[in-house]
Parts: sequence; C-alpha cells; structure tokens
Amino acid sequence: MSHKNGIDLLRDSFANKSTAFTEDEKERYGLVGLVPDVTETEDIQVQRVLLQLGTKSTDLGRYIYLIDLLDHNETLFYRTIMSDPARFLPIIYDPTIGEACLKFGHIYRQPRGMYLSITRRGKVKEILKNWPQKDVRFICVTDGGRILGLGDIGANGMGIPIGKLQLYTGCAGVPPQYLLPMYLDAGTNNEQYLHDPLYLGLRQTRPSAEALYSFVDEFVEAVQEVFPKCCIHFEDWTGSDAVHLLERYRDKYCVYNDDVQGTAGIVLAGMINAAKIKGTKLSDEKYLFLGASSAGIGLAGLLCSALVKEGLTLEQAQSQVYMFDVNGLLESTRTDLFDFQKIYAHKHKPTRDFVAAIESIRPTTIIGVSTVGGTFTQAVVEAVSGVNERPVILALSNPTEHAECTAEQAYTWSKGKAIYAAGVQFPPVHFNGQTFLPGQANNFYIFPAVGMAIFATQASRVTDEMFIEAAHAVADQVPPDLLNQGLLYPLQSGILEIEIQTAARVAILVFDSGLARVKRPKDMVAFIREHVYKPEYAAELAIETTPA
Ligand SMILES: NC(=O)C1=CN([C@@H]2O[C@H](COP(=O)(O)OP(=O)(O)OC[C@H]3O[C@@H](n4cnc5c(N)ncnc54)[C@H](OP(=O)(O)O)[C@@H]3O)[C@@H](O)[C@H]2O)C=CC1
Ligand SMILES: CC(=O)C(=O)O
Ligand SMILES: [Mg+2]
Repeated sequence: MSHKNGIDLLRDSFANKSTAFTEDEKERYGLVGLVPDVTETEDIQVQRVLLQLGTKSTDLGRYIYLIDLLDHNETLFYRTIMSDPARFLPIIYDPTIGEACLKFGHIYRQPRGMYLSITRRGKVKEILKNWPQKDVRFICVTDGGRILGLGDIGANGMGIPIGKLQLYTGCAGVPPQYLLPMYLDAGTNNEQYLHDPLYLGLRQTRPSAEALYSFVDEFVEAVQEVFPKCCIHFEDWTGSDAVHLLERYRDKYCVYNDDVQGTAGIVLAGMINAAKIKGTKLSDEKYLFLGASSAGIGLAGLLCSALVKEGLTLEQAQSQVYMFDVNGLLESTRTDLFDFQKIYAHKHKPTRDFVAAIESIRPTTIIGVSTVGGTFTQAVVEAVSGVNERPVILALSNPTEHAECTAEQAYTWSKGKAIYAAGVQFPPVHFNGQTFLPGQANNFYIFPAVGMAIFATQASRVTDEMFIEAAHAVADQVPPDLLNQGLLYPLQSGILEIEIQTAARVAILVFDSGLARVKRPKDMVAFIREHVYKPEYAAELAIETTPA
C-alpha cells in the first residue's frame, strides 16, 4: 500500500488528523515538526472549531468556515456537525445553503464534486473516470434549474448536491467516500449570472428539453458503466424535467427524485401525525396545494397511494386532492396542463382566488409548494381556519423568505388552531398562554435514511413504497408529549438514531421486495449500524487515500 507522507498527508482531507497524529504516526509519516508537538483528541479539536465558529457573525460566515474545514479535515467536519445536528443543519443546509448558492461563484474556494458541461457530449464516460473514487454509491445531480425556491441559478446550484450529500453522512451515517456531487451544466436563463464575471458555469441559455434529455441519457447510461453500484439522486430540476426524467429512468435504473419522492415522504409523515393529533384518518383529509409542479405532484401521488392502502380506490383518493398554480385552480376546463396534472383537475368553476377556492373546496389541509413567500396570507389562514377545527398548514417552500407563511403567522392568524410545519425550522411560538412547536417538513428526514437502506442492501431500484415506509417510520418516532404540542416530526438532536431506525424499516422492505443484492441479515437495525460512518480517526492510517 502506498502511503502519503509529510505535508502531502496533512493536505489530504480524508486522512488528515491535524493535531491528533500520535507520536508514532508523526515519526512514521515524516510529520515531526510539521504539526504542533501535541496529540489531541477529536473532542478537543471540536472545542477549537466551536470557539472559532463563535467568532463568525453570520451563518454564511459559519458555512464558509465549515466548508473550509471539510476541505482540510473531513473527520473533524463530520465530528462537528454530528455533535449537534440541530445547530448545524441550518448552517450547512437549509436555509443558509440558499444564500451560499446565490453567492456560490463568489465564495468558491476549492473544487468539490464534478462539473459536466453539455459541450462535453460524447465524452461523458471518459470524464466520469476522472473521479478518483472507483466505488461511487450515490450521485446527487442537479442542472440548477430550480434551486430551492430561488429559481434557475445554473452552476450556483452546485451548493445543493454538495449539501444534500453531506446529509447522507451527517444524518444517516452513509460513509462520505461513496458520495459524488454532480452539476450537469446545460446553461442558465439567469441573466444576472450570465453577466457575472465570477459565474462558474457555461455562458449560454438553456437548450430544448430534447437536447437536455439526450445529454442526461448519456450521463445516466455512463454512470451504469463507470459506477455500476451507484444510485442517482435527482435534485432541484425544474418541475416538468423532474417528473419527466424520473418517469424516464425509474423502472430501468436505480434512481429517484428527492423533490418528488423525498418531499412526498416527509409530508406523508406529517399527515400521519396530524391525523393522530386530530383523532382522524388520513382518508378524512382533503388537500389543496398551492403549487402544482414536482413537489406538489410527487406529494399528491404518494398521498393517494397511502389513501389507497387505507381502502380508497385510486379515483376516490385523487378526488380528495385539489391544486392551484400560477394560473389558478386546476380544473377540468384548463387547457394548459401537463398530463401529470390533469388527474387533479376536477370539475369546478375556474378561479384565480385561493381564498375563494378554500371556501368552496373546504380543504382540511393546505400545502404550500409554490416557491413564493407570503402567499398564505392572513385571509388564507383565516379561511382555512374557518372551515376546520384544526386546519393543517404546511408551508414547504425554501429558504425562509419563500415560506408561504411563518409559524408565528400560522398560529396567531388561526388563533392557535393550526397544525403547522415548514420547510425550514421556525422557533416555538407562544400564543394565548400556550407553546406551539412547529416542525420542519423537510425531506432531510427521509432521503438520507432511504439512502442508507439502499447503501446497505445494495438495492437495485428505488420504489415509492420505500418512501411510504420511511414516512411511517419517521412519524412513529415522535413521542406523544411532543405531538401534543403540535410537533409533527422528531427532534433533530437525535437525527442519526431516527434515520438508522428508519433505514432499517426501509431495508426490510427492500429485502421483502426482492430488490436487495446482499444476503438478508437476521437483525436489520444491527445490520444498518454496521454500515454507519463514525467521525473518528482511524487507529491505523490506511492511506491509500483519495484526493479531496
Ligand atoms: N420542504 C421540503 O422538503 C421541500 C420543499 N420544496 C419547495 O417547494 C417549492 C416548489 O418546488 P417545485 O414544485 O419543484 O417547484 P416548481 O418551480 O417546479 O413549481 C412551483 C409551482 O408553484 C406554482 N406557482 C408559482 N407561483 C405561484 C403563485 N404565486 N401562486 C400559485 N402558484 C404558484 C407554479 O405554477 P406554474 O407552473 O404555473 O408556474 C408551479 O406549479 C420550492 O420552493 C422548494 O423549495 C421542494 C422540495 C422539498
Ligand atoms: C428541501 C428541498 O429539497 C427543496 O427545497 O428543494
Ligand atoms: Mg430540493
């Protein structure tokens, strides 16, 4: 085995232990004099990180510091974020990641992941081979078409695959060496970035869907050859591309779309718990969505599957889902709808007035997936509270400014009646002598756990049933006292254990469905734990390392 030595070892973020090298290692690897003459533990090193983070005045500053840390010492990065997930999730992920993406070309320091431009067509397979790791298990890929609720931001969207994959490790323990963030660059229609000298993508507008899909075809097929055990996770494509590409590959390859399926899983988990709070059944719910694209369509499909499991026919389930987009209510006379939207376009008089739609449809639940902040106005919240004892209000759009309403607005405008969650974590709200705990309806409770189940079982396909099972597993882990305060999701402080338990339930389903490519273990939780990454330095340096 070839070993890195001296300064090369210190510059290898996978193997670097910084001030934690032992005396023996310092001697063996030519490090004497290159590091301070101490041998610290990981926990002492974390103390120093926390001290330095304390000097940063903004979350973006903390994000940049942590990414720098990752570039130098991966173990210490994961040790830090896994030491206090509730504190660090909002910094390395939603909402700070939104600001980091908007400024991606400006705060860029080191390469991370791969950048594949449409101008490289015909050479994708060769380029994938440039990645130093040969056993890649997950590629999270975006074309930057719809990043959070920020729209088309092209190459700046690369912050999202980087951040999402960090959660595979930070939330569910998937070892980081198997993860590859990927930006497929087909241009951008964002004029601001096209004119920004620091923009890091192709300076051209987006091609036709046909040209884009043929580029994606080449990419997906090349992945099968270069990384045969890899699952492709699609993230933050524009709505119609998200739905169409998922349909194109889902039965042929190991792929999923987190915005379609992961989001659906987390909303289903929330709805299961909302029904517990209300003492009702899922099939008693009637949904009205604000937004009818990838997130809304994915959600509607999965909720309908869950209702079918409760005994409804698919048509009955679909008849309980209504949707509203930028042109108003989806109804049967609309001629501008995609096929995947038409099933939710029921007989109803046309309207562009969301409040009027609430009064007429009388939904039990409104779900914001519109990308537009503030669209659940006081009139909207009052209308849905007027037709329900306990309205469910989910404001899913990200980041914070894009939430359809805040927790405080939901609880105060509904006079404490709302059962509320949002894509970001809002603080507890005190109203009328009561404390309400808003949950974070964010797919990070779901996709890392499903990812861990796929990783451990080497699943050959990703199915909707896996997300339904994950939803039940997440929902089941909220203790009754927290449910009573309106909390729909488990506390983030225990996220790793929550996701291990969730992954184990999904893994059982993978084996039961015949999709596993490894031998079935006796104890599934123990089996998942065996695969969990631990942010600890290896006792013995096995430094056939991979460059950062
Ligand atoms: N919390 C979570 O875990 C997740 C949250 N999300 C969030 O959901 C949001 C939507 O995602 P996605 O579906 O992929 O996004 P898209 O941009 O594909 O779709 C947005 C939808 O909202 C509609 N819309 C836009 N403006 C309005 C408006 N003013 N009134 C009513 N409808 C409107 C659009 O209509 P039209 O098509 O006609 O323009 C479209 O149907 C994003 O902000 C994203 O951050 C997504 C995934 C996970
Ligand atoms: C959370 C997420 O996936 C989104 O907002 O797109
Ligand atoms: Mg997303």
